[in-house]
Amino acid sequence: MTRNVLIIGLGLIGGSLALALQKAPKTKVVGYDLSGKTRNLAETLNIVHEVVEDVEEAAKNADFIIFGTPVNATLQWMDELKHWSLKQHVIITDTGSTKGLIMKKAEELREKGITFIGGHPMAGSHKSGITAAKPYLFENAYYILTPFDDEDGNNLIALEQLLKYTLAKLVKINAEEHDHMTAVVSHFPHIVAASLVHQLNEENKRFPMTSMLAAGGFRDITRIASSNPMIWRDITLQNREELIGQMDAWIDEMQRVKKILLENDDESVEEYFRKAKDVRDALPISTGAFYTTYDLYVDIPDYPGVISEITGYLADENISITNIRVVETREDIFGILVISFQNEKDREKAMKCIRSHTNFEMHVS
Ligand SMILES: NC(=O)c1ccc[n+]([C@@H]2O[C@H](COP(=O)([O-])OP(=O)(O)OC[C@H]3O[C@@H](n4cnc5c(N)ncnc54)[C@H](O)[C@@H]3O)[C@@H](O)[C@H]2O)c1
Ligand SMILES: O=C(O)C(=O)CC1(C(=O)O)C=CC(O)C=C1
Repeated sequence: MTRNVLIIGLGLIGGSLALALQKAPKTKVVGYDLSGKTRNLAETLNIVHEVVEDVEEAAKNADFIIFGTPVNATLQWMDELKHWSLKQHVIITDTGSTKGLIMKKAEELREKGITFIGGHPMAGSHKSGITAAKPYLFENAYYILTPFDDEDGNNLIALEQLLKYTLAKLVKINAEEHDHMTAVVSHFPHIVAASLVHQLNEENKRFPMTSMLAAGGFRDITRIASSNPMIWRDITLQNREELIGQMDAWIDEMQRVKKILLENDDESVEEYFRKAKDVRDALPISTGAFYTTYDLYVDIPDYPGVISEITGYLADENISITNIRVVETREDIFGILVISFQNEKDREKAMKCIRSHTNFEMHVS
């Protein structure tokens, strides 16, 4: 029997999910997006098996309905679908970065006998839109589910059986815990990143060279400030109470740092950085257990064409790469080329391939 999946919202997350779920056996993935341009792209880029124009009609056949929409739009769709005629066993889920208000709205669906299990893949990017969608976006990432405490186990199993094709690690928590923890590791850092960019913008008015001096550190800590402002408006407002709590804690923390600076206390300042380094270095994100990217670092000499030479060797052996960038290049030192792969096997093949053509130093972390 074919499993019919309807995805509403085909941007970075909805599009990536659609691509991943097309790999599931006996599964038909249809999709809708508010934007006509995105619907056209979904068709030409084969993001879904079929693009639909009439969502309510498509929903009649769906076994799963997944929202890849901004979190406020998801709430609006949830209100609408209460009035649709749906399959009795349809399972509705979402991908939104917030869960409190969405699970509250889900109670209204529940009263009508409609199953809703909240979802949130903890992977993404500052890029948005369908052209940024990738089938392996969720591989090895945590994918949070927020079912009601007494959700029917069979519904959960059915959703897990579908989502396992994302190759993500599925975990279950409640909506309240979700919104607290994601405020700490995701939502508040987006506010901090944006605030640092605002601060640079102000400083730059007085010292116009400042932005030119922004190097790797500023780039790394502010990358997420380039995210879609509309997506982050909705997330921030839906999780505002948690965020105000995080902001109070941050202000206290800044006061603490200010105090040790005012005291000119070198031991406390060093201890401040040492403690942060110890905690950061022990995080799963640093050790690779949390979110694995298969990066290969290649020390390259600075001569024209060196990057296309290396990518050429990899292309000759059909080794596909997911990302490539150069870090820490200066005229007088070697550059480091960071090449990312989908999995360990590809990275090992690439190391062998590059070693057979060059004597460049390579390392994996
Ligand atoms: N960006 C991330 O890193 C990330 C990670 C995990 C989860 N999320 C969540 O995933 C969801 C989608 O985010 P994204 O990054 O894919 O955003 P996106 O901007 O890339 O895509 C959103 C898509 O939804 C469409 N859309 C907007 N309103 C709509 C509506 N009313 N009906 C149908 N389609 C509509 C847009 O046209 C767009 O194609 C959000 O809820 C977000 O919180 C984002
Ligand atoms: O990597 C990024 O650019 C992201 O912002 C991804 C990120 C995050 O880590 O904060 C953003 C929102 C989510 O809901 C999940 C993941």
